[in-house]
Amino acid sequence: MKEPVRVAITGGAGNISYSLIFRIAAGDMLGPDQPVILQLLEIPPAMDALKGVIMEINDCAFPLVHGISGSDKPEEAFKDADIALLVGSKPRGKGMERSDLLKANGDIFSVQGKALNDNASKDVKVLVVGNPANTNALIAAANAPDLDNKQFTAMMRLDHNRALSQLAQKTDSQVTDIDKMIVWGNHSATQYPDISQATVNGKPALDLVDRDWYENDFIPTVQKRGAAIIEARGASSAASAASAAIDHVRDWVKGSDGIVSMGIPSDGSYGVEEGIMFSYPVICKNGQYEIVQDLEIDEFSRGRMKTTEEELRSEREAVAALL
Ligand SMILES: NC(=O)C1=CN([C@@H]2O[C@H](COP(=O)(O)OP(=O)(O)OC[C@H]3O[C@@H](n4cnc5c(N)ncnc54)[C@H](O)[C@@H]3O)[C@@H](O)[C@H]2O)C=CC1
Ligand SMILES: O=C([O-])CC(=O)C(=O)O
Repeated sequence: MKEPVRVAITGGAGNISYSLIFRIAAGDMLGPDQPVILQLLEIPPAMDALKGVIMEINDCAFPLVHGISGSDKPEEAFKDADIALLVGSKPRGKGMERSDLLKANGDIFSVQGKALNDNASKDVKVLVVGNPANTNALIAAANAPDLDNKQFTAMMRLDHNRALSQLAQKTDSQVTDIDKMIVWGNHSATQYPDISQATVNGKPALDLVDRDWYENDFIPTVQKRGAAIIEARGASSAASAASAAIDHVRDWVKGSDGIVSMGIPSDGSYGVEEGIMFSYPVICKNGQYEIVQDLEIDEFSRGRMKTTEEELRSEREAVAALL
């Protein structure tokens, strides 16, 4: 039997966690032979609800769960964590942009960045889900000086999966027929879901759809999908967000099948400002991700990438006091 992996999850009593924790416990994230110890963090008013979630996890008798704890102290929840999923934070409501949450949520990530720095495993892999995810990840990384900022990532996988699903439906294919989907930039309405590199069953995606659909239907649908879910459900996406978090961490730890999109600290690749948490096409191997280099970027793509980069730069300015 392998040694258990310690997985810390914040916002353990929230909506996303109610899907996420059970799937991790079932082995969907780290595999059916990998035991886990779940370390759940909540705020004091939600500790009763968290107790209920822990009771339910126990009641599932998951063979892979070798331990489970709940705490309202980040230093306890992050103790020796190998993986930290930072979900806990306020979601947006109807009519809001995710960046409207910066004030409400920014502080959470400076506190948790420090707590990860001081308590987590030195190799911890961190995924920030709480919105605005990219800039919250930047805040967390900046407050963890002893960790490599490459250990901090922001969730773009939901956008990536949304883009795969839209293109598969349009081309009457399966998501597994699609290669080289990319979502660049910010997890916001400026993100750039890019099919200019993508193929469907080996054929260039752009040859299979018309340009008008690409620019005026596909791109805005993916960009605004979160808001459309809030409009339809009255609450932000939860099960699909949990599923994307599992995909992101699974690929990071176990390797990806081709290109996936991850929000990571920019190293200046593709002319993007260094340091901001920008979504790039990456390939994961041996527990690391590498940016896919040397893709040809046309003028349309360059413009879209600039717009989303500028938004991330201005978000960074807005939280300068927390960095
Ligand atoms: N990056 C992405 O693709 C997506 C991000 N999200 C974001 O994920 C976040 C969580 O969403 P939901 O689970 O639906 O919200 P929710 O409101 O159902 O749950 C959030 C939980 O976090 C807890 N919490 C708040 N502050 C905390 C802190 N300092 N430490 C620990 N826990 C804390 C709350 O008590 C609550 O139980 C939101 O910010 C939402 O916008 C949602 C969908 C997709
Ligand atoms: O839109 C929201 O606020 C929740 C979210 O991030 C998403 O569904 O992509």
